Amino acid sequence: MSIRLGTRGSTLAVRQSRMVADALAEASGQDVELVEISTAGDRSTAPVAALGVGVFVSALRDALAAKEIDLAVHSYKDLPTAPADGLVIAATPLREDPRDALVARDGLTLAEMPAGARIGTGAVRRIAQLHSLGLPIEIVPIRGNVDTRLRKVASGELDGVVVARAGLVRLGRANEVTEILDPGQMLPSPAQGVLAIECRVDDPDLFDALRALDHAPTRAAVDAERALLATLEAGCSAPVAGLAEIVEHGQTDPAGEIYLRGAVLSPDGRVALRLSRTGTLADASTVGRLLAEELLGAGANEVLGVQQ
Ligand SMILES: NCc1[nH]cc(CCC(=O)O)c1CC(=O)O
Repeated sequence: MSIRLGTRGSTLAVRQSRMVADALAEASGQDVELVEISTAGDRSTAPVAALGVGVFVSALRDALAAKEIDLAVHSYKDLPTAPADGLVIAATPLREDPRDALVARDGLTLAEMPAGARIGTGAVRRIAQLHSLGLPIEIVPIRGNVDTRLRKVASGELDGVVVARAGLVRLGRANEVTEILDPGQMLPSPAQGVLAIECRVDDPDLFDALRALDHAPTRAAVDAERALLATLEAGCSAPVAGLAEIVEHGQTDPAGEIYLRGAVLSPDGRVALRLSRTGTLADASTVGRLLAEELLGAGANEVLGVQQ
C-alpha cells in the first residue's frame, strides 16, 4: 500500500508536496501518492487576519488524525505555535531563501517607485514594515495564491507585490523578482521558506523514514524563530518578524552559532522595535525566548497594542 501525502490544492502547495513525495519515495523505497485536501483558507476570500491563524492547516491535520492521510506538508510559517495533539513535525528539510521579494512592473525596486505607486501585500507584518520605510507608496491589502497575486502586476492593477521569495523559487518563477528585500528593512516571518512535514506520533516507521529528510540547521533556525513568536504570544496575524541565521556550521556541528533578529511593529509602522541576539545552535529555542523577553522589556506589548 502506498503512503498517502495530504496537500492543499494551490500550485505552490502541490509543487512542495511533490518535492517531499519524491524525496520520501527515494528514502523509503515505497510509493507515495498525493491526496488533495481543500481547506477553509482556500475556500474563503476573507482577509487571512479575519479567518484566524491555522485556517490553512486544520483540514490537513483533521485528515491526518482521522488516518485519511499518513503525512501532511505545510508551509511552516502557516502553523500555529501550539503543537497538535497526537501529531509531530518529523522533518524540516533544507530551508529555501527566507527573504521577502518585490515583483514589480518594469523592473522597478521599492526606492524607484513613483509617488502613489500601488504595492500589494496581505500580511500585517509586511504592511507595517512597508509603512515604516516612509516611501510615497500606497499599500493595497490583497490575498490569494501566489499566482493570483503576481497576475495583479501583470494585468496593471498593481505596480508591485511583496511575496516570499521561497514560493517563487519553488514555482520556478524567481526570475520575476525585481528586488530581494534586505532583512534589515523587511524582516521575514518566523519560519518563512521552511516546510514542516507532519505525521502521527503512533506511526514510528513513517517517522523514522521522514527523519532522513530533516536538515538540523534548518530546524535550529525554526526553533529559535518560533520560540520568539510563542514567547511574544503572537500568531502569524501580528506584525512580528524573526530570522535566525546559522553562522559557520557543519551538518552536525553542535558548536555552531545562531544569530537571531527579531522585530515587533505597530500595525501602522510608526513604532518599530528591532533587536538581535546570538547563542549556540544547541540552545536555539532559548535564544528565541530570551530575545522575545528583551523585546517585551522594551515595550513589545504596548507596540502591538496588546491590552495590559
Ligand atoms: N502565508 C502564505 C504563504 N505561506 C507560505 C508561503 C510561501 C513561502 C514559504 O514557504 O514560507 C506563502 C506565500 C507568501 O508569503 O508569499
